[in-house]
Amino acid sequence: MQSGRTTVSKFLIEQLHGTDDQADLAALLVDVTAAVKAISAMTSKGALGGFLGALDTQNVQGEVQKKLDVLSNDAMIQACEWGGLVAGMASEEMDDPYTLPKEFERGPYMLIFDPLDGSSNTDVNVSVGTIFSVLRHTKIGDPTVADYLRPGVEQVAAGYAIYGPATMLVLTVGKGTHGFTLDREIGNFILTHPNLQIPADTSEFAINTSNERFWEPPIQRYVAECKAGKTGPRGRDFNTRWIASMVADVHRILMRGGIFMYPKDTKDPSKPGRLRLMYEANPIGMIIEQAGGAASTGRGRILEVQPSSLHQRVPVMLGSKNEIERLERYHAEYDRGEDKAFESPLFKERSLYRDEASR
Ligand SMILES: O=P(O)(O)OC[C@H]1O[C@](O)(COP(=O)(O)O)[C@@H](O)[C@@H]1O
Ligand SMILES: [Mg+2]
Ligand SMILES: [Mg+2]
Repeated sequence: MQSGRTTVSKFLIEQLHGTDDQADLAALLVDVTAAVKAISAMTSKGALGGFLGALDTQNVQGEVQKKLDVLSNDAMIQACEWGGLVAGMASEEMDDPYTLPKEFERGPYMLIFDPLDGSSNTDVNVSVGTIFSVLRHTKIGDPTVADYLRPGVEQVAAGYAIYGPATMLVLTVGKGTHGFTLDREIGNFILTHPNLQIPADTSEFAINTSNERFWEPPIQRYVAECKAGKTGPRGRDFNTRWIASMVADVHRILMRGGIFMYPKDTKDPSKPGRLRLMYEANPIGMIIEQAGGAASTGRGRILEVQPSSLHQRVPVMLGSKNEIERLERYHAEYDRGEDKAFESPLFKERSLYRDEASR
């Protein structure tokens, strides 16, 4: 290895030195990197690997599983089940938590993951990722579903991998957010982006605007004001991006600021949002907060939501702090009946909420 380069394992040992988690947590995260390298190898082969396309199966949320969803799930389990570091694992792709085979030693952590985030993008060769969250398991015996239902503030580590032009790993053990790049020639992650910081202000937002008519008024107000640009109440132009891989949208925000929103909507009233709390919103929320950003449901901090089920969904707004605070203020004003935005000429005269066809 070239001198002066910090590998992820060396970095973790240094960060965790003197803590209760010293050796075990670093070892578990190194196991996660082994899975990430395997998933990176599969995704980068594209059509040549024979891994693209859908299966006949659905996951617990009724979503059609891609071959790569299942293979990535298997890669995470195989890399992390035998090392004596986890007590159990839970994933987007498994209805119930995974119980380790009898012969494997149980460890002090529970690992929860979205093995392939944005998997609809695999067939079109757009960046996807893996998201993971680590909680402590303090009880005797294999964890039950109830044991997994811990709020995000209790995470001891969280992170994601992004499979883009370069494969990167971004993680936190509660001491800042740090980025590593996979050096394929040596097969190791090297620290390339220490102490990532999200600027507090931004003029870039990410949201799936096809859902606009289903949003709550505070989100409609925020987006309409951004779209009005220089001529609206914000007095400056905004830019939009939507990759449809949360990991890729979040990665951009960590690199240059911005906000990401997947609010609750009325499209399917049975779902309080699109994204899942335990393996999407919580780990990404911790990463964002550790980089100086904010992560909110619009009505409170994501990391303080008490989970009620493993695959629970939650509204998500995260990124540059001042914009997230503004969104929380718009929600509070709306909930108190004080939101006068809809009486403003911006909405009455310009009808920013109406689609083109109805004008
Ligand atoms: O289909 P939409 O509305 O663009 O949703 C995209 C969102 O869904 C997700 O793909 C959900 O992740 P999965 O692929 O793990 O189900 C997010 O990554 C992304 O932000
Ligand atoms: Mg996902
Ligand atoms: Mg997924």
